[in-house]
Amino acid sequence: MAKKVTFDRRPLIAGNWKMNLNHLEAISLTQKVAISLTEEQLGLVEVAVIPPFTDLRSVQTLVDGDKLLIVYGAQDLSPYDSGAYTGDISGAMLAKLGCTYVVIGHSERREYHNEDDALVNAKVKAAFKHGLTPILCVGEGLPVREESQHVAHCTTQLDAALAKIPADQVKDIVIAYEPVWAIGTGKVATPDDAQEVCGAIRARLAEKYSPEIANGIRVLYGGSVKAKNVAAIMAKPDVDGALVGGASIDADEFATIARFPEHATAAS
Ligand SMILES: O=C(CO)COP(=O)(O)O
Repeated sequence: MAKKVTFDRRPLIAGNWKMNLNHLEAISLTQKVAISLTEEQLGLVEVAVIPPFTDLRSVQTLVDGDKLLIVYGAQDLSPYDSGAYTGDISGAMLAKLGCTYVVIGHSERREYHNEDDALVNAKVKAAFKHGLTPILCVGEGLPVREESQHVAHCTTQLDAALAKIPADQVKDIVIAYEPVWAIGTGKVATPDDAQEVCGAIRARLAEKYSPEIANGIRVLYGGSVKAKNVAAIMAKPDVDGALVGGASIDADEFATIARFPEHATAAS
């Protein structure tokens, strides 16, 4: 029998599909992932899919109709509540669609849409206002890492994103450390690299808020996470899950990632 695995915080494995899969493909993938995982596995590890906006209604109908034990979220939101913002989607709309999570400050939004720290902060506020849990992304590019400034870079992004966010909101946030050089490149950070920054993020949260609050917040790693490397990264004390890109649009691979506690017990 498998050994019982326990965690300080319930791990979160979230699949960021990015700009992939139409609503029919979304139904098929979500169904496949959900039926590949047992109730026990989904009790231990929280599993989320983060599809494009156009898929959310279909995913909601499926998850509600079949009472699936997985949750879902969006990849971005507007800092505004409603109005003349062509092309934008509000937190209220996402909440109405049953979203649990919303990714904020992903490096692809920072890079391709010029999102700065002030906008990221406004989006974090909008998410909390509408009852959504932000998955706040921070991470350094290669030049910053080469100058060994990665910890300072990430904690500075964290400080800016959390400006004027009170403790009773921040306690529910999820932070994702995603080194830009590891995203979609196959160059995964080592488990020690992930631990260094995830640990520094938790320490910074403890300083800004309190050790109790910091200990309750989940800090994920993202960047070329696959079934073959997830268990080693998850074995680190300050890594509480993974934000998975490319591997999340392959149902078998993603479900195998979500079963990482069993890889660990199998290896021990
Ligand atoms: O950006 C990511 C998740 O948000 C990571 O993407 P990859 O897993 O494809 O490297």
